[in-house]
Amino acid sequence: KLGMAYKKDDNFGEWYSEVVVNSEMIEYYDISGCYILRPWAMEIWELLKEFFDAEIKKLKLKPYYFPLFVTENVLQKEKDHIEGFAPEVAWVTKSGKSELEAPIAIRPTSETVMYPYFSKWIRSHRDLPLRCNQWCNVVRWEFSNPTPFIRSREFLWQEGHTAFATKEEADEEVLQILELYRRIYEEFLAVPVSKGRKSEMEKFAGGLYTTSVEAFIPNTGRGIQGATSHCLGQNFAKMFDITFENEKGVREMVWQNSWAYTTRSIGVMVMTHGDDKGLVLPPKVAPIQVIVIAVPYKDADTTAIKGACESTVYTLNESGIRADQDTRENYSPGWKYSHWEMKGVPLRIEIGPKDLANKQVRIVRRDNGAKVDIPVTNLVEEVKVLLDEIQKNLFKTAQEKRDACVQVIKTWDEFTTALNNKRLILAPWCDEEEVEKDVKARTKGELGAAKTLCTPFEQPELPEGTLCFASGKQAKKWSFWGRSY
Ligand SMILES: O=C1CCCN[C@@H]1CCCn1cnc2cc(F)c(F)cc2c1=O
Ligand SMILES: [Mg+2]
Repeated sequence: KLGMAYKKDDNFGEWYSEVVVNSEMIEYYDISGCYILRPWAMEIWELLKEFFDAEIKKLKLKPYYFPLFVTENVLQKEKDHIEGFAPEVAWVTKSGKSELEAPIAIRPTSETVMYPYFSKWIRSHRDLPLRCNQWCNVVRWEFSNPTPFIRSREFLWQEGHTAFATKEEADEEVLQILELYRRIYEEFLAVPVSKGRKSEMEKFAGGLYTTSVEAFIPNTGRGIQGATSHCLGQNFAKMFDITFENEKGVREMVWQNSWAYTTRSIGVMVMTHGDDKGLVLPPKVAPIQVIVIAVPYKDADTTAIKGACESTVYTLNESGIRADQDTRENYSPGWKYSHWEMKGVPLRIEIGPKDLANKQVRIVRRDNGAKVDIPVTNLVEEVKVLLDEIQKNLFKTAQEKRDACVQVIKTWDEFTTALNNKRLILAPWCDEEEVEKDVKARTKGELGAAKTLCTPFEQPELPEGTLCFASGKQAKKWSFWGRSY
């Protein structure tokens, strides 16, 4: 399929669905909210996993795999963490024709699967810290509009679950992991995010506090949670009796964290960088960074051109660049240009008779369309420079666009105007949950209510006497507000 039927700025939802399909990342599936992840998506997931897994191994995380299934009574062990989520839980009730004695839940997250065993494995301070990570799928039978990568009933993630003897150790790890999530978004996906703390209302109810990296989609004016790192305090230790004998022989409860990022991160990247020609991939996560395309000319030496393409691909691969060539005889060069632009490949190399004669190649950038002729002798160096420039350019452009959407407001009228202008709102807030609830109630509508996205760690100056935009009380902090996914 060539060319896009929808334009990003005219019909974002349709544009997005078309991009993920035409770029061969996603195939729609006959169960609503479920999608097939094709190689072009899975290879990106694997590149992110390669980075993150190596980094958490440096933090001494150990790989585990826990069962997909959890019994009803264990899942419901922690009342207030589960009650709001009950409608999302998928249950197995039969095997073959016979009913199961008791329904079994499919994991929506693994606290209740893991923690009875943490209780068994942790006896002494010598068993701490316990650091467990698993890469798996989870199922949440959501009903709000399903969107590939962004909101699906099954998705892939990693979930880290750790236990420490002291709160200080837990607090430190929460931020170490959050920094890794920032790096995934900003250094690999070229997506700017804000690190911050969730409000009491938006945090994980079973935990002590929640931190997150928040992204923003200018086209829809919606914030989106990129990844989350919770300190659970001792809440789950109390519930699941996870205690240890400290050095003085005194029994204490452990301090726990849990943290995750998901395949949603790929969708955020698509939304951020895609354009009306299709996907635009940051080189760091491009499964193919350079695609080489022969431009045969009627009586030119096609064998020599093919040879030049082969050696170009070989030379680039030898230097650690992910290069490939499109040798399909049944497609024209022009068709191939559009196809690989649709797939978002950062660089295209064209080799025709003129290039051969001049011992050069023509390189075309996907991000800005720039064309440049490079001597074959400088090939690897020039390609590396270009890939690095594209990575930086994509991030800078996305950051400027996101920053242009930020609107600082002081009053309710300014807030509602900014909300209707699809802004990312930065507002002084009294940090009272009642007020947060009130804002939600006052902004309800078919586009969804406004909510707090996070209280950024980087706090602008809050002059004495600044009032909360919603309650008029003394403001305590600046928070990001907006509609969200
Ligand atoms: O967000 C994370 C990081 C990785 C481990 N889990 C935490 C908290 C998950 C919060 N959460 C999120 N969604 C849920 C959906 C459910 F159907 C359900 F039964 C439970 C939950 C639920 O606990
Ligand atoms: Mg949810």
